[in-house]
Order: sequence, then C-alpha cells, then structure tokens
Amino acid sequence: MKYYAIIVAGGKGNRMNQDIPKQFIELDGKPVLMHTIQSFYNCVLNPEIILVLNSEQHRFWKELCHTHSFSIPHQVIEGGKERFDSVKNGLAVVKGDGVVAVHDAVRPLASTALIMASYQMALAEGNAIAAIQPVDSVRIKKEGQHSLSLNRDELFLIQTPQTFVTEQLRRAYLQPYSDAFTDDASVVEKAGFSINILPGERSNIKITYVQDLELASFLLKKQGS
Ligand SMILES: Nc1ccn([C@@H]2O[C@H](COP(=O)(O)OP(=O)(O)OP(=O)(O)O)[C@@H](O)[C@H]2O)c(=O)n1
Ligand SMILES: C[C@](O)(CO)[C@H](O)COP(=O)(O)O
Repeated sequence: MKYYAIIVAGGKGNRMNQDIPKQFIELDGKPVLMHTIQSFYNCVLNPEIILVLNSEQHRFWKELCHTHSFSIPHQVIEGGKERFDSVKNGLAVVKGDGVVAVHDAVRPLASTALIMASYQMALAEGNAIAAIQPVDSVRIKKEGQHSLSLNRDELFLIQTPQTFVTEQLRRAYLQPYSDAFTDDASVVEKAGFSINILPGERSNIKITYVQDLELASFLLKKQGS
C-alpha cells in the first residue's frame, strides 16, 4: 500500500499577527513546519510527503531548508485561496490508490503513534479523524443573550491528521467549495461518507496565537525528554 502526507502550509497566519506566517516561525531552533514534516518522516510506513505552500514562499522555504540543512525528501505544491483549495492542489499530485493523511503544518506535535494509528484506521475503515473531547462545559448561542447548554459527552474537538483512502478524498474534493468546509472530514461527509473518530492527543495543538508557541515549546521539550 502506498501512503501519502499532504501537509497544508498555504495559510497567512492572520490571527498570529507576526511578520512571517506562523508555519515558518522558529520553534526550538527550527521552523514549525520542519518539526511537522519530521513527524511524518519518522513514520515507518514511509509516507510520500507533499508540502503545500503559497508560490511567493517557495523561495523562502528553499532558503530555510538550506539554512537548517533540512534534507527530508518532499514535493512542494502551490497553495490555494482557502485551505480547501490547498488540499485539493496537494491531492492532484497523488497518483493511483493509497491512503492519504491531510495534516496542518501548524500542528507540529502530532506523535508518530497517532500518525501510524491514523493510517491504520483509515486503511481498515476508509477514514480516521483525530479528535479529543472538551474538558470545559459547552453552550450554544441562541437569540440575544440567551444560550443553551450542550452535552459535552457527545462533542468532539477535531484535529488533524485526517486520513482517508484515496477514493473517498478524491470524490469529496470534486465538490464545489462551501464555507461549511472547515476541515477535510466536513468535505468527505458532505460527499456521503460516514466519518470515524480516532482518539487524538491533547498535546496535538494547532498553533494559532502567540501563546501557543510557548506551549508548543514546552510540550516539545517534554516529548524529547
Ligand atoms: N489557504 C490556506 C489556508 C490555510 N492553510 C493551512 O491550513 C492549516 C490550518 O489553517 P489555520 O490555522 O487557519 O492557518 P492560517 O489560515 O494561516 O491562520 P489564520 O486563519 O489565523 O490566518 C495551516 O497549516 C494553514 O497553513 C492552507 O494550506 N491554505
Ligand atoms: C483542520 C482543523 O485544524 C481541524 O480542527 C481546523 O478546522 C482548521 O481551522 P482554521 O480556522 O483553518 O484554523
């Protein structure tokens, strides 16, 4: 079986509000994105790595690879306007049948065990979506100041990797873009497939705000110790 990892790094990181997009910010000596690629490279299934980057950043990335002597083999593909478009561009270079993990470049802490479990479950069940359950109480907003409590035992916070057999992902990404597509599971679900939850990891944070970099640094050191 052939395995692929589409690492989406075509975002601008507006919420982080820094000079460079968050996937290039240094985390413990190297760009966030290099930690993420390394996690997939460590997987014994040897996934082919497809990196999706905005075209204006291809040169910058090449320079970063040179500066950090980063030599993990990967193919660089052009990013799109929305995350949906970036995934679609990455998927276009996946040839033949296989199992494809889609992963946010800004989740550098996914463990090799989680990546492996994601590929195995997707191969057996068609797809595998990493998720954790909320620890806070949760409410849904209604009119005005009103809100209603939700049963948190029925809720999941969705992470990546989100892994699929090629048939599901290809069929799903033929659909036109919708604002409701916040991740790959929502795209594949809309195409008629049922979605399987895989236990994710609390440490598998998505770096979104400046504080997340400090947390990621702490967690990286803990993983390494
Ligand atoms: N057009 C886009 C938008 C997002 N992404 C990627 O999708 C992942 C999750 O997106 P998010 O955390 O929202 O990143 P940004 O869009 O960069 O952040 P922001 O929404 O704060 O601008 C990131 O790795 C991001 O680079 C992408 O490849 N192409
Ligand atoms: C794909 C994702 O990380 C799953 O939680 C999330 O939906 C990305 O959302 P963002 O608004 O693009 O960060």
